Amino acid sequence: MSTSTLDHPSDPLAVFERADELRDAGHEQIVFCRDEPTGLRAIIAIHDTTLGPGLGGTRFYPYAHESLALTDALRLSEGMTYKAAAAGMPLGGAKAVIIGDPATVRTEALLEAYGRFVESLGGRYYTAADVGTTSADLDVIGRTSSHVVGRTTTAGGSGDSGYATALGVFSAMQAAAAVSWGGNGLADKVVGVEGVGKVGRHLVTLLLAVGARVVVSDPRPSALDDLRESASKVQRAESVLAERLDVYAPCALGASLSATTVDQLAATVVCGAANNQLAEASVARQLKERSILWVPDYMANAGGLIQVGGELTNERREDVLAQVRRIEHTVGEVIRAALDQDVTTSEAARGVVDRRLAAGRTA
Ligand SMILES: NC(=O)c1ccc[n+]([C@@H]2O[C@H](COP(=O)([O-])OP(=O)(O)OC[C@H]3O[C@@H](n4cnc5c(N)ncnc54)[C@H](O)[C@@H]3O)[C@@H](O)[C@H]2O)c1
Repeated sequence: MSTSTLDHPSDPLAVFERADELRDAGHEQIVFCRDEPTGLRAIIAIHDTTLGPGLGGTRFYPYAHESLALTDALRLSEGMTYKAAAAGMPLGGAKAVIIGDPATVRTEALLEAYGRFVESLGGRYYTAADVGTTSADLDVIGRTSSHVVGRTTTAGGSGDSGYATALGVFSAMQAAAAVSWGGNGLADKVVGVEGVGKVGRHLVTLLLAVGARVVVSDPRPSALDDLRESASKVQRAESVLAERLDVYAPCALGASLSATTVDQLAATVVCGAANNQLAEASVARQLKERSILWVPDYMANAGGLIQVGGELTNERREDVLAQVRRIEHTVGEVIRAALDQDVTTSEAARGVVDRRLAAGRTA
């Protein structure tokens, strides 16, 4: 008899073997969603709703197996709790993943079925866009759920959050630059932007406007075309990580900061949009030991959350962008706390988050 579906790791989910991990992650609720007619398989992870309803995007991704999808949902939803708390938003942390390649399995029926699961949570979870989903997908999900933000502006949403996220990263980078180089900030500094997609391309424009020298890398053949008039003003590299930089801005996928890459990194500041930039938590200490100032990802990239969260309270666009710019102040405080207390920026940021969550629990 074959035991391939019983023995970990060949068991694709092995959820009982992961019971300790699930308990340690401290999630409030994990929902496994399956809809046979449409082939939907999704996981919604609600991490913490102390400060408000859980809000986080839906990632649509061809995970090699379901266990990886669960790991992603757990990590990303926990990160959303920290992001909302650090940004001072009245929101909790949650995230969802749909398993499959959106290019081949995305149908309107599947998205509508997913929306019914979101709706069944009664507002404990609000969804938004993430890797593999767009505002147009959210319009479809919005047919079966009212707990959707980030729909197209035509459908009444605030649309793509790439610019707000880039403005937040830029504001965070200015705070780090002020500490590192004083008055002139980012002028004449070499900034390596890894990934010029929906966020990176706006970040490039903001950087060029303050006189930074920008190097970009992106394996996508049309990436430079997307930069439009900025394209002629940037230098292209195979990998910005291998360049001599003042600032490294990871704006592609997570986990680009590992023991190996940090060992070789030639930069004074790291500040970018990618979620979960540290391959392991210990890398935060390694960055500090190498005197590289790392802006915690969930602080730098909160602009998108501020935009879509603002839909729930009907914020005006200018007020949303003003709040995004305040990331500069929050990040500056965390950097100064880290320096004063001789701790990593990761530890200093966690201090802010833990204090806000503790205050929420006693309120
Ligand atoms: N869009 C938002 O509002 C938002 C908010 C918070 C966090 N983020 C995070 O920021 C990152 C970028 O988001 P996005 O919306 O711009 O995504 P995107 O998919 O539009 O762009 C990512 C870009 O990175 C490129 N890329 C992939 N692998 C690369 C590599 N190894 N080196 C260089 N480039 C590479 C891709 O070709 C693509 O152009 C993601 O990690 C996302 O989770 C985005």
